Amino acid sequence: MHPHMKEILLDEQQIKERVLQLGQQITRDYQGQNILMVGILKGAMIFLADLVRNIDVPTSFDFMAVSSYGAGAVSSGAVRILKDLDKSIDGRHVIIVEDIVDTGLTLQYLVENMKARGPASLKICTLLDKPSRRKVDVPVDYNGFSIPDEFVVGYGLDYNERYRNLPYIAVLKPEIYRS
Ligand SMILES: O=P(O)(O)OC[C@H]1O[C@H](OP(=O)(O)OP(=O)(O)O)[C@H](O)[C@@H]1O
Ligand code: HPA
Ligand SMILES: [Mg+2]
Repeated sequence: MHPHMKEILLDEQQIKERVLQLGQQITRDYQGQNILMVGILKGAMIFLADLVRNIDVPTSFDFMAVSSYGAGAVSSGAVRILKDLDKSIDGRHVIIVEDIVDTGLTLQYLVENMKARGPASLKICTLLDKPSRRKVDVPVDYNGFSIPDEFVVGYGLDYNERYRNLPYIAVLKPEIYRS
Protein backbone atom coordinates (compact mmCIF):
# COMPACT_ATOMS: atom_id res chain seq x y z
CA MET A 1 0.00 0.00 0.00
CA HIS A 2 1.12 3.56 -0.75
CA PRO A 3 2.68 5.14 2.38
CA HIS A 4 0.31 8.13 2.30
CA MET A 5 -2.73 5.84 2.72
CA LYS A 6 -4.41 4.99 6.00
CA GLU A 7 -6.32 1.96 4.71
CA ILE A 8 -7.61 0.40 1.50
CA LEU A 9 -11.38 0.82 1.35
CA LEU A 10 -12.03 -1.03 -1.93
CA ASP A 11 -9.46 -3.27 -3.55
CA GLU A 12 -9.00 -3.97 -7.26
CA GLN A 13 -11.12 -7.12 -7.22
CA GLN A 14 -14.05 -5.49 -5.42
CA ILE A 15 -14.03 -2.59 -7.88
CA LYS A 16 -13.80 -4.91 -10.88
CA GLU A 17 -16.74 -7.05 -9.77
CA ARG A 18 -18.97 -4.08 -9.04
CA VAL A 19 -18.11 -2.30 -12.32
CA LEU A 20 -19.04 -5.50 -14.18
CA GLN A 21 -22.41 -5.61 -12.37
CA LEU A 22 -23.11 -1.96 -13.19
CA GLY A 23 -22.27 -2.56 -16.85
CA GLN A 24 -24.62 -5.54 -16.95
CA GLN A 25 -27.41 -3.57 -15.29
CA ILE A 26 -27.02 -0.68 -17.77
CA THR A 27 -26.99 -3.18 -20.66
CA ARG A 28 -30.31 -4.62 -19.44
CA ASP A 29 -31.89 -1.19 -18.91
CA TYR A 30 -30.92 0.20 -22.33
CA GLN A 31 -31.80 -2.73 -24.62
CA GLY A 32 -32.60 -1.43 -28.13
CA GLN A 33 -31.22 2.06 -27.43
CA ASN A 34 -28.01 3.95 -28.06
CA ILE A 35 -26.29 5.45 -25.02
CA LEU A 36 -24.21 8.59 -24.72
CA MET A 37 -21.98 8.37 -21.65
CA VAL A 38 -20.81 11.76 -20.44
CA GLY A 39 -17.71 11.37 -18.29
CA ILE A 40 -16.89 14.17 -15.87
CA LEU A 41 -13.18 14.84 -16.03
CA LYS A 42 -10.87 14.08 -14.64
CA GLY A 43 -11.96 11.82 -11.81
CA ALA A 44 -14.42 9.67 -13.79
CA MET A 45 -12.10 8.72 -16.63
CA ILE A 46 -10.80 5.46 -15.17
CA PHE A 47 -14.25 4.33 -14.03
CA LEU A 48 -15.75 5.22 -17.43
CA ALA A 49 -13.00 3.37 -19.28
CA ASP A 50 -13.67 0.18 -17.31
CA LEU A 51 -17.46 0.59 -17.27
CA VAL A 52 -17.96 0.97 -21.04
CA ARG A 53 -16.08 -2.28 -21.65
CA ASN A 54 -18.81 -4.03 -19.68
CA ILE A 55 -21.71 -2.47 -21.63
CA ASP A 56 -23.13 -4.42 -24.54
CA VAL A 57 -25.40 -1.89 -26.32
CA PRO A 58 -24.20 0.79 -28.77
CA THR A 59 -22.38 3.36 -26.65
CA SER A 60 -20.55 6.56 -27.44
CA PHE A 61 -18.88 8.88 -25.01
CA ASP A 62 -18.10 12.53 -24.55
CA PHE A 63 -16.49 14.45 -21.71
CA MET A 64 -17.05 17.54 -19.70
CA ALA A 65 -14.62 19.09 -17.24
CA VAL A 66 -15.91 21.12 -14.34
CA SER A 67 -14.18 22.12 -11.18
CA SER A 68 -15.47 22.67 -7.70
CA TYR A 69 -12.69 21.27 -5.55
CA GLY A 70 -9.69 22.81 -7.26
CA ALA A 71 -6.55 21.73 -5.41
CA GLY A 72 -8.17 21.14 -2.05
CA ALA A 73 -10.20 18.62 -0.10
CA VAL A 74 -13.22 20.91 0.44
CA SER A 75 -15.83 21.80 -2.18
CA SER A 76 -16.00 25.48 -3.03
CA GLY A 77 -19.64 25.04 -4.07
CA ALA A 78 -19.08 27.18 -7.18
CA VAL A 79 -18.96 25.03 -10.32
CA ARG A 80 -17.11 26.23 -13.41
CA ILE A 81 -17.13 24.59 -16.86
CA LEU A 82 -13.53 24.05 -17.94
CA LYS A 83 -14.35 21.95 -21.02
CA ASP A 84 -17.78 21.58 -22.59
CA LEU A 85 -19.24 18.67 -24.58
CA ASP A 86 -18.10 18.36 -28.20
CA LYS A 87 -21.58 17.69 -29.60
CA SER A 88 -25.26 18.32 -28.99
CA ILE A 89 -27.07 15.86 -26.69
CA ASP A 90 -30.50 16.75 -28.07
CA GLY A 91 -32.62 13.59 -28.29
CA ARG A 92 -29.89 11.35 -26.88
CA HIS A 93 -30.09 8.87 -24.00
CA VAL A 94 -27.48 10.38 -21.70
CA ILE A 95 -25.80 8.86 -18.67
CA ILE A 96 -23.62 11.18 -16.61
CA VAL A 97 -20.67 9.23 -15.22
CA GLU A 98 -19.04 10.47 -12.02
CA ASP A 99 -16.41 9.02 -9.73
CA ILE A 100 -18.01 10.36 -6.55
CA VAL A 101 -21.08 12.20 -5.31
CA ASP A 102 -20.17 14.06 -2.14
CA THR A 103 -22.11 17.29 -1.37
CA GLY A 104 -24.02 16.78 -4.65
CA LEU A 105 -23.31 20.36 -5.74
CA THR A 106 -21.36 19.38 -8.85
CA LEU A 107 -24.08 17.01 -10.05
CA GLN A 108 -26.90 19.38 -9.24
CA TYR A 109 -25.27 21.90 -11.53
CA LEU A 110 -24.58 19.32 -14.25
CA VAL A 111 -28.11 17.89 -14.23
CA GLU A 112 -29.68 21.35 -14.58
CA ASN A 113 -27.19 22.27 -17.29
CA MET A 114 -27.77 19.09 -19.31
CA LYS A 115 -31.56 18.98 -18.92
CA ALA A 116 -31.65 22.36 -20.65
CA ARG A 117 -30.00 20.76 -23.71
CA GLY A 118 -32.98 18.49 -24.40
CA PRO A 119 -31.76 14.88 -23.98
CA ALA A 120 -34.33 12.10 -24.55
CA SER A 121 -33.41 10.78 -21.09
CA LEU A 122 -30.84 11.61 -18.42
CA LYS A 123 -29.50 9.28 -15.74
CA ILE A 124 -26.64 9.43 -13.26
CA CYS A 125 -24.06 6.71 -12.65
CA THR A 126 -21.48 7.12 -9.91
CA LEU A 127 -18.86 4.73 -8.62
CA LEU A 128 -18.94 6.15 -5.08
CA ASP A 129 -21.55 7.88 -2.99
CA LYS A 130 -20.92 9.66 0.32
CA PRO A 131 -24.55 10.16 1.41
CA SER A 132 -23.67 11.61 4.82
CA ARG A 133 -22.15 14.70 3.19
CA ARG A 134 -25.04 15.57 0.90
CA LYS A 135 -26.07 19.24 0.80
CA VAL A 136 -28.52 18.96 -2.10
CA ASP A 137 -30.62 16.02 -3.24
CA VAL A 138 -29.52 14.43 -6.53
CA PRO A 139 -31.20 11.40 -8.13
CA VAL A 140 -28.48 8.73 -8.43
CA ASP A 141 -29.66 5.91 -10.73
CA TYR A 142 -26.58 3.66 -10.57
CA ASN A 143 -24.28 3.63 -7.53
CA GLY A 144 -21.22 1.41 -7.15
CA PHE A 145 -20.57 1.79 -3.43
CA SER A 146 -21.81 3.94 -0.58
CA ILE A 147 -18.82 4.96 1.52
CA PRO A 148 -18.28 6.67 4.90
CA ASP A 149 -17.32 10.31 5.29
CA GLU A 150 -13.59 10.07 4.68
CA PHE A 151 -11.47 11.64 1.96
CA VAL A 152 -10.63 8.89 -0.50
CA VAL A 153 -8.23 8.73 -3.44
CA GLY A 154 -7.26 6.29 -6.18
CA TYR A 155 -8.96 4.79 -9.26
CA GLY A 156 -9.31 8.31 -10.72
CA LEU A 157 -9.86 10.23 -7.49
CA ASP A 158 -7.19 12.73 -6.50
CA TYR A 159 -5.93 14.93 -3.78
CA ASN A 160 -4.18 17.91 -5.37
CA GLU A 161 -3.95 15.95 -8.68
CA ARG A 162 -2.10 13.04 -7.07
CA TYR A 163 -2.97 9.37 -6.50
CA ARG A 164 -5.41 9.04 -9.46
CA ASN A 165 -3.33 6.16 -10.79
CA LEU A 166 -3.65 3.91 -7.73
CA PRO A 167 -5.55 0.77 -8.80
CA TYR A 168 -7.54 0.67 -5.51
CA ILE A 169 -9.57 3.22 -3.51
CA ALA A 170 -7.98 4.18 -0.22
CA VAL A 171 -8.41 6.60 2.66
CA LEU A 172 -5.75 9.29 2.61
CA LYS A 173 -3.93 9.84 5.92
CA PRO A 174 -5.37 13.07 7.36
CA GLU A 175 -1.87 14.46 8.00
CA ILE A 176 -1.28 14.45 4.22
CA TYR A 177 -4.14 16.81 3.42
CA ARG A 178 -3.72 18.94 6.51
CA SER A 179 -0.05 19.59 5.83
O1 LIG B 1 -20.56 16.20 -4.81
P1 LIG B 1 -19.46 17.22 -4.80
O2 LIG B 1 -19.19 17.70 -3.39
O3 LIG B 1 -19.71 18.36 -5.72
O4 LIG B 1 -18.11 16.50 -5.21
C1 LIG B 1 -17.94 15.63 -6.27
C2 LIG B 1 -17.09 16.19 -7.37
O5 LIG B 1 -15.78 16.54 -6.90
C3 LIG B 1 -14.77 15.86 -7.63
O6 LIG B 1 -14.31 16.62 -8.72
P2 LIG B 1 -13.09 17.67 -8.69
O7 LIG B 1 -13.65 19.06 -8.69
O8 LIG B 1 -12.14 17.32 -7.60
O9 LIG B 1 -12.40 17.45 -10.11
P3 LIG B 1 -11.55 16.17 -10.62
O10 LIG B 1 -12.54 15.11 -11.04
O11 LIG B 1 -10.76 16.70 -11.78
O12 LIG B 1 -10.67 15.72 -9.50
C4 LIG B 1 -15.49 14.62 -8.13
O13 LIG B 1 -14.88 14.10 -9.27
C5 LIG B 1 -16.88 15.13 -8.42
O14 LIG B 1 -16.97 15.70 -9.70
O1 HPA C 1 -13.35 11.88 -1.05
C1 HPA C 1 -13.04 12.48 -2.11
N1 HPA C 1 -11.85 12.24 -2.73
C2 HPA C 1 -11.47 12.87 -3.89
N2 HPA C 1 -12.21 13.79 -4.46
C3 HPA C 1 -13.39 14.09 -3.90
N3 HPA C 1 -14.32 14.98 -4.30
C4 HPA C 1 -15.31 14.90 -3.44
N4 HPA C 1 -15.06 14.00 -2.45
C5 HPA C 1 -13.84 13.47 -2.73
MG1 LIG D 1 -10.53 16.26 -7.57
